[in-house]
Amino acid sequence: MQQRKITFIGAGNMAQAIVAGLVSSGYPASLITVCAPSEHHRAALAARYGVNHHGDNAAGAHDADVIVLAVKPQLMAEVCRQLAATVDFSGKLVLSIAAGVNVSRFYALLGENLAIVRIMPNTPSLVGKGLSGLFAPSGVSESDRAFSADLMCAVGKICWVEDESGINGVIAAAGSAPAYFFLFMDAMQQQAVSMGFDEPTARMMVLQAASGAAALAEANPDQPFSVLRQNVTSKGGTTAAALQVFEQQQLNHTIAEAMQAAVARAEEMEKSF
Ligand SMILES: NC(=O)C1=CN([C@@H]2O[C@H](COP(=O)(O)OP(=O)(O)OC[C@H]3O[C@@H](n4cnc5c(N)ncnc54)[C@H](O)[C@@H]3O)[C@@H](O)[C@H]2O)C=CC1
Ligand SMILES: O=C(O)[C@@H]1CCC=N1
Repeated sequence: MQQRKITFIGAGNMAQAIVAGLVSSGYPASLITVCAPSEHHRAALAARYGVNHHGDNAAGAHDADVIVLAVKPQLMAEVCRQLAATVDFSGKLVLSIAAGVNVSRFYALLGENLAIVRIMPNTPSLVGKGLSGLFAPSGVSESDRAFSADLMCAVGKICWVEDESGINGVIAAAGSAPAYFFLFMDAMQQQAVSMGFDEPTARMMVLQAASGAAALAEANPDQPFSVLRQNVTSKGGTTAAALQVFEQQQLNHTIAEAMQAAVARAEEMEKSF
């Protein structure tokens, strides 16, 4: 992978996940800078991963080759305006990981000739198990595309989307998705505790079932999830009884509605931020 100076603007959950994955995959920490107003946030990251840190975004971004915009969407316009006032973006690659902020918005904020790639990662990047969707507008060079892909491959798997709207699909299917699984796992743990297990045992059972199911699916790439599900489901047995409840409660419909709500919110954010 090309080695470029990378500056993260924002030092929160997602910046940390990417920095952690990068450093543990061997990317030189000395080439990474994190910027955030909170001394506590950025110093914690610097101490943990050996990266540089700065309280002033523009100063931190000044000599960067790559600027990763990792602040909340509602702060993005203000942060970009401040950067644009002093930083020359020509020759720099900008990567935005924000939900709901379009490339056209970045052109308006940072200049029409901007080299920008939108990336939608997720928090499992922290442990090298991320999934990132990437979108590059037509003017972005092969070298910048390759760098963006390599960067996110360092923390998980990637997929490119042809149209920018595809990023919102990635949000629904992967960016927000760890939270869906945690919701499910939390509910299962609570029920296992209600059935008499102590919390650590309940957590271990749920976690092992979840990671075991994911590992089984990974080990059998040709088997649809529905077949793997059938393999657990004895006719007239316990799994069938449980699945019948999910079906009666129209779980599939609920999941579809939830994912559509994530897309709708991203579209709404595109109009607001
Ligand atoms: N958390 C997630 O699972 C995912 C988040 N994202 C996107 O990543 C972005 C960041 O989200 P999180 O890391 O979850 O948020 P967060 O709240 O954990 O982190 C935001 C960071 O921005 C910093 N910050 C605040 N004002 C700033 C300023 N003026 N200049 C520089 N830094 C400033 C904060 O100190 C904090 O370190 C968002 O745009 C979100 O849409 C994308 C995919 C997944
Ligand atoms: O909840 C959010 O808006 C961000 C984007 C995907 C995951 N977290």
